[in-house]
Amino acid sequence: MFVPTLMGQCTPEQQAYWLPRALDMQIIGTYAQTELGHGTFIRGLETTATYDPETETFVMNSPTLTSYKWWAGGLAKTVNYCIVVAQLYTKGVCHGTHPFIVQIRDEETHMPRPGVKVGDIGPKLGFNTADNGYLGFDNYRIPRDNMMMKNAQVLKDGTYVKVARHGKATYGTMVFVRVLLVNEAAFNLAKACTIAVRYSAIRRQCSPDSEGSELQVLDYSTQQHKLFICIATAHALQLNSTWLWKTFSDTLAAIKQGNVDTLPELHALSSCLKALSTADAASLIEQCRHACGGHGYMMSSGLPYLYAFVTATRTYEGDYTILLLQTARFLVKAYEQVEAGKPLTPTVSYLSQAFTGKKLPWDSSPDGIIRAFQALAAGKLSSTVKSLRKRLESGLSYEQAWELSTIQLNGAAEAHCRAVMSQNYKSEIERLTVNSSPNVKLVLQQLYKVYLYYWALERTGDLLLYTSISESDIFELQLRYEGLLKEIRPNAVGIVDAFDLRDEVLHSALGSYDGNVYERLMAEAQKSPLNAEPVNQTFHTYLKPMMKGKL
Ligand SMILES: CCCCCCCC/C=C\CCCCC/C=C/C(=O)SCCNC(=O)CCNC(=O)[C@H](O)C(C)(C)COP(=O)(O)OP(=O)(O)OC[C@H]1O[C@@H](n2cnc3c(N)ncnc32)[C@H](O)[C@@H]1OP(=O)(O)O
Ligand SMILES: Cc1cc2nc3c(=O)[nH]c(=O)nc-3n(C[C@H](O)[C@H](O)[C@H](O)COP(=O)(O)OP(=O)(O)OC[C@H]3O[C@@H](n4cnc5c(N)ncnc54)[C@H](O)[C@@H]3O)c2cc1C
Repeated sequence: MFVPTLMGQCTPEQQAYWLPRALDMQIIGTYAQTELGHGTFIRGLETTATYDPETETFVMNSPTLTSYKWWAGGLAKTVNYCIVVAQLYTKGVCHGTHPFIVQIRDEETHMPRPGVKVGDIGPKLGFNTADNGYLGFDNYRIPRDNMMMKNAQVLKDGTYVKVARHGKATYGTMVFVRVLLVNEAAFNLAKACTIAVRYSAIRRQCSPDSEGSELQVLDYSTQQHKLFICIATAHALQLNSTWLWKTFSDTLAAIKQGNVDTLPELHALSSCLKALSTADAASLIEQCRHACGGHGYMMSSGLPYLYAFVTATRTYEGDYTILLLQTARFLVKAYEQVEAGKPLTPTVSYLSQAFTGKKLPWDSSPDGIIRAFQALAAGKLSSTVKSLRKRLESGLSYEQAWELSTIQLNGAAEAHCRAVMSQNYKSEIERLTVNSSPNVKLVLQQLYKVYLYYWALERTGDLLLYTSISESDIFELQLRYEGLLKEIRPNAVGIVDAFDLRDEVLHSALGSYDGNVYERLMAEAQKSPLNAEPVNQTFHTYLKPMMKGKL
C-alpha cells in the first residue's frame, strides 16, 4: 500500500522524489492508518500532526495509548518509512485526517529514530510471516514537504489549502486495494477448489452397494454440492474482478479530467464486491477444507493456511459489515432518485422497473433468475426504506433510525451485490465465449447455472416474498440443480486443472497434479521434528516419572 499511496496522494514533485527510492527499494514503507482504538472510524483517529511554521515541520504525537498505530504490515522490523494517517492541525484548527511520509528508522543502522516507538503486535491467526507492528510518536518532527500534498496542502506560513474536488480523495488507496482484493479472493478460492476437487477424485470412501468397490468421494452428490459452487464462485469472482478493474480505471481517468461524478458508484461497487467476495471466498475455502475430511485439517493440505490468509481479507481494508453499509447509503439515495423520477447510474438502473408493488412472475431461465435477484434486492431495499421512514415518523433522528435499520440495510446491500455479481458473471461468460467451441461454452454455462441455482435455492425465503415462485417451482429447481451437478462431474478435474496453478503455488500434499496424495502426506509427516528420535526427551522428564508414581 506504500507505493500506491505515493502514486495517489503525492504531487508530481513529491512523486519524483519518493517513487524512485521506493521502487528501487532504497527505502521500504508501509501504510499505518489503523490505531489500537480505531480501525473503521477513520475520522476518530487520534495521532496528531501539528504544523510549526517556525521550523516548517510537523510535530507528530501519539497522545493516548489508543492512538498508537496498530497492524501496519512490515511495520515492526522491516520498514524504515511509513505513511502515517494523522489529524492535521495548523493555526490551531484541526482539518481532519491526512497522510504523511514519516521516516521511522535510520537508513544506515535501522535503529528507530529518537521519538519513535515501534514494535511487533504479536502472533495472529495467520499472516505470521508478516511483522505487523505498532507505532507511537513523542514530539517527533518531520519536514513540511513530507505531508502528501496532492489533495490538500499546508503552505509555509501554515495556511491550509484544499485542492481535491472530492471530500474523500484521501481514501483513494483503500478503494484501489478493495478492487485488487476481489481478484485476490478469486485466486485463493481457485487454489482451494483445485486442491479439494483433485483430492476428491483420488480419495475413495464407502461402497453404496456392499459388493462394489469404494467410490471416489467426488461421485457423491453432497460432495459435488460442496465443491462445484466453489469452482463457479471462483469464476464469478474472477470475471467480476476484471469488470470492477475496468470500472475503476474508467473512473480514475475521469477524475484525472476533473470529473468525480462516478466516484460514489465506484465506492459503492468496490465496497460491496470487496465485502462479498472476501466473505464468500473465506467460507468456501473452509468448505473445501471440510470436503477433504481429516486430511484437510493438516497444514500440509495447504487449506488451513489459505483459510487463515483469506479470512483476514474480510476484515482488513474495511470490515464486511461496514462496507455493505456504505453500499446501502448509495442504494437508499438511488431509491430516492427513483421516487423523484430522476435517472439512475448503470448498476442500479434495474431499480427503476422494480418498484411496481407486484411480485415478479417467476421464470427459471438464467435471465429470469437474475431478474428475480434484482427484484429481491429492490424488494429488500423498499422494505428497508419503509422501516427507516417509520422510525423517522416516530420521532427518531435520521442517525438513530439508520442505526436501527442497519440489519435490513446490510441485507439489501448483500442482495444488490449478489444481483450485480450474477449479472456480470453471465454477461462476461457470454461475451468471452462468442468464438469458443460449443463444448467450452456448454461447460462455462453449466457453471454459471450452478451459481444461479445455488443462490436461488439458498434464498427461497426471500424469493417467496418478492417473486411469484411456488413450492413446485422450488422443487423443480432443486431437481434441476442436482441434475446439473451430475453433468459437471465428468469435467470437474479438467475444469480445476484449467486454473493452471502449479504445484509450487498450491503447496499442498492433497492437491498436487500427480495425485500422489498418500505418498506426499507420509513424506510431509516425516518432516515432523517428533520423528527425529525414537524416544522423545519428554518421556524421561514427565511420562516415566508419572508412570512410576514419582511426580
Ligand atoms: C497494494 C496491496 C495489494 C493487495 C493485493 C492483495 C494481496 C494480499 C496479500 C497481502 C496484503 C495484505 C495487505 C493488508 C493491507 C491492509 C491494509 C489496511 O487495512 S489499511 C486500513 C483500511 N481501513 C479501512 O478500510 C477503514 C474502513 N473505514 C472507512 O473506509 C471509512 O471510515 C468509512 C466507514 C467509509 C466511513 O468514512 P467517513 O466516516 O469518513 O465517512 P462517512 O461520514 O460515513 O461518509 C461520508 C460520505 O463519504 C462517502 N465515502 C466514504 N468513503 C469513501 C471513499 N473511499 N470514496 C468515496 N466516497 C466515500 C460515503 O459513502 C458518504 O457518502 P454520502 O452518503 O454522504 O454521499
Ligand atoms: C491481517 C491484517 C492486516 C492489516 N493491515 C493493515 C495495514 O497494513 N494498515 C492499516 O492501517 N491497517 C491494517 N489492518 C487493520 C484493518 O484495516 C482493520 O482491522 C479494519 O479496518 C477493521 O477495523 P477494526 O479492527 O478497528 O475493527 P472495528 O472497527 O473495531 O470493528 C469491530 C466490529 O464492530 C463493527 N462495527 C464497527 N463500527 C460499526 C458501525 N458503525 N456500525 C456497525 N458495526 C460496526 C464491525 O463490523 C466489527 O464487527 C490490518 C488488519 C489485519 C487483520
